[in-house]
Amino acid sequence: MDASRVTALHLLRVFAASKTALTLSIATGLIAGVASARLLTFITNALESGRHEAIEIAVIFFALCFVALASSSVSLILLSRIAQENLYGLRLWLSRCIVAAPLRQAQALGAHRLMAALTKDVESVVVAQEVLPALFIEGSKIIAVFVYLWMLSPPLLFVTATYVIVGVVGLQAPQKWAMRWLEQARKTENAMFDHFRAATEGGKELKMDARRRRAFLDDELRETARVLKTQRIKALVIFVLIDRWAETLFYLLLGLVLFVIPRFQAVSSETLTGFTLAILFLGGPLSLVGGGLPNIGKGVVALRNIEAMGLRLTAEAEVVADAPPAFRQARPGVLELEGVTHRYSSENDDVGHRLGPITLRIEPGELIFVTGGNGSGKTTLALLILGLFPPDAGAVRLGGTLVTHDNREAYRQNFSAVFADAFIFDSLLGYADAKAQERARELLALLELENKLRIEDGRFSTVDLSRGQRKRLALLTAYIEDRPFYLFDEWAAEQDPKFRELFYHKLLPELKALGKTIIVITHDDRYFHSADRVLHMACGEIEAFCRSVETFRADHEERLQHA
Ligand SMILES: Nc1ncnc2c1ncn2[C@@H]1O[C@H](COP(=O)(O)OP(=O)(O)OP(=O)(O)O)[C@@H](O)[C@H]1O
Repeated sequence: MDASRVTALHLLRVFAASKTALTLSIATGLIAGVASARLLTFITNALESGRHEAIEIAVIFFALCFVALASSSVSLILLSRIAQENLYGLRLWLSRCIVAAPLRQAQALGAHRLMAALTKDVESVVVAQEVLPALFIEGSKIIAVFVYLWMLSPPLLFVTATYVIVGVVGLQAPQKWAMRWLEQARKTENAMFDHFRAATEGGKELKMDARRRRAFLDDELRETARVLKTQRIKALVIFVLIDRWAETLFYLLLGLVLFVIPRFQAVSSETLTGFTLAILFLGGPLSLVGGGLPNIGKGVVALRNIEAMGLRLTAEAEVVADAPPAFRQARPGVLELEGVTHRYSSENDDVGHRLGPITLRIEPGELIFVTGGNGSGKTTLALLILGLFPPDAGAVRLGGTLVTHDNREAYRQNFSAVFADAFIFDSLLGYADAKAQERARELLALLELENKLRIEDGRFSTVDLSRGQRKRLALLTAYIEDRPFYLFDEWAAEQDPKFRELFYHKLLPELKALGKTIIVITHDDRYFHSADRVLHMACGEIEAFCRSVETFRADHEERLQHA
């Protein structure tokens, strides 16, 4: 579905859910507007009639003040609540879009853009929504004043209304111009977030080399910050000019009513006083509306960006329903890849990298090692096997069932994976039941992590660990999932010899004994003898076996004898 429709539907749902609050807020907002305008007529009448000393006039005046205050407060509070409800939904919706989006799309968008949308854009929408309720009240004041003007003199109102409409329409073009600069600035902000990411993640490298740091700060970051500054200044200058011009138009209107119109049409002095006071009264609401425009502008740009991002993310969003029973396998089935291909294409890379076509059959309970040079496509193959990348062509089958767009999420639930760049959550997330915690504690001991951290209420006491220890913790979480398939991407690369030995000679055989199918991406040729099969990848394809596992076993025997 179109993302803007998704967002619009979401907003409608929010408003529908808070229908009563919204109706009440509109009603109280209108009461506030009318009460304020009534105060104005009251002041005018009291001054004109000279009855301002009468006690009942004072009582009515203060009563009106109270009504205006109470009703505008109720209206503002209700609208603020609806706005916050709306934002709550927007944040959740965007986060869900990001998590549900195909990995390839999320990667193509880049972490910096996603972070910019989640923080910067959502924040801009917050500010705009905070301004909106006030604009609503001021808007109702303006309408009420126009009604009052109509009661005073319809021809004068006609002139005033025409003047205001022409003024507002005339300001549309510069407003669009300002919005274009805001949109440009928003795009530059993505680049700024990328620099912030480099500054935080590349902190060590930048500290180590003054020349690189200077180039980064002076050429890259400063230039982007300068462009951003210029674009925002341009937008804000246009908004200031619009605001000032609107105020000038407003004084010109006063001049028109006071000095020009009476020359052409007879107007009583009471009507002129009433009009003058009403137009002066309009100054407050109009300047508030004008002052709120930049924030509303930024909010609109942010919302458009969120919608566009949602559109890209949800275009191929996967079905994230629970796994259908056919795919909830206790034991692994045969896994088949048939002519599977994948091509990376990125904004900066016209050529892209092509993997496959790959045809591969993995039997239940097999222990397969995948090896090959850097960039040969091992991780890409793993992502295709795990269902994180859909194949561009060819088919993946599990137990004879074809993996499709609709069941890919369910298919993935058969795999436990530890990635080369494993992310460590600070809790057992979803596996915090007593049995899982007990198993986790046993594994902490086996992986020699029990002195480093504890598990309390499903949370790890710390995740500030060395890289090797973090990988062990990732292994622990994968074990707890207890799925029929296991995939390890260069798990042992950061382990000391003792843990490599433990991994290849104890953990993997134990998993195999449990009937699991295991795929291990590895460069550890010392341990190739323990696999059932070794696949060698080169240039995105599985090469014909250069050596059989038997030859690796013979090598191993020989090494043992020499030792
Ligand atoms: N996100 C990406 N966007 C574009 N191209 C990519 C991306 N990730 C990888 N590639 C390209 O795909 C090729 C295969 O990458 P892959 O990560 O699968 O290799 P690998 O065999 O796992 O390498 P290594 O042993 O270094 O981990 C690389 O040459 C790289 O150019």
